[in-house]
Amino acid sequence: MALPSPYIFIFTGTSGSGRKTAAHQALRGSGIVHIPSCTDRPPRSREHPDSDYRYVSETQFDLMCRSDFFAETVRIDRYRYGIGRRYLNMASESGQHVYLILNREGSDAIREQYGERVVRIFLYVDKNTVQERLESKGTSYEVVDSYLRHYNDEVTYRKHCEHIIENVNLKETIARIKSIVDGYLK
Ligand SMILES: Nc1ncnc2c1ncn2[C@@H]1O[C@H](COP(=O)(O)OP(=O)(O)OP(=O)(O)O)[C@@H](O)[C@H]1O
Ligand SMILES: Nc1nc2c(ncn2[C@@H]2O[C@H](COP(=O)(O)O)[C@@H](O)[C@H]2O)c(=O)[nH]1
Repeated sequence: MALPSPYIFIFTGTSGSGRKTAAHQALRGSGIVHIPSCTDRPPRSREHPDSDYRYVSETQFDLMCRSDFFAETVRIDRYRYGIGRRYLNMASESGQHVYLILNREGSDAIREQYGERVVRIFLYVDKNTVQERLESKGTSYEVVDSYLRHYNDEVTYRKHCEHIIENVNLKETIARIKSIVDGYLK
């Protein structure tokens, strides 16, 4: 596959399907850079500031909205999330491929703004698997409940995405992601 370039790869899909794990492992060392989202939710245990998210206060998030900092924002339950327009534009100008991890509204918004340079890779697993995986790693009831409530809405987005992967076996998922991405970069 040839141009358009540079690409914006978006990992979307059902929450808890393994998007972060699979995307980071597949693209480590690839030269494709992760742009973390900003959020006004507090960090959860085992999250890494500046790697998973840029954590900001509610007031900071308000100010950033008012100064048109974001290319897109979304509110999910109690918290807001957004991607800084500046990072996307800097990457575009320097020819840098990037990847983002977004829900369906964010994926649509970025696709609308950046067109065919945006490649959406949809990861999912069935609802029971989401619950089992999260409970086995001690995720709070509040988070598991939120992911399961949003599941049906999120899973229907797959028909809009360029690629769909059921993340049953992590090694196979990583290999699929690498192969998809390589197809765009060669
Ligand atoms: N194929 C797999 N098999 C078993 N466990 C997996 C697999 N892929 C990811 N996991 C585990 O599932 C859990 C959720 O993964 P991860 O946090 O990457 O999901 P996510 O979709 O990014 O979630 P979020 O919606 O919280 O951003 C993690 O504990 C991860 O190690
Ligand atoms: N539209 C956007 N969605 C985002 C962004 N950053 C993360 N997300 C999605 O939010 C939910 C909840 O995430 P959690 O880490 O609090 O469980 C999940 O689907 C993320 O992919 C963003 O900047 N824009």
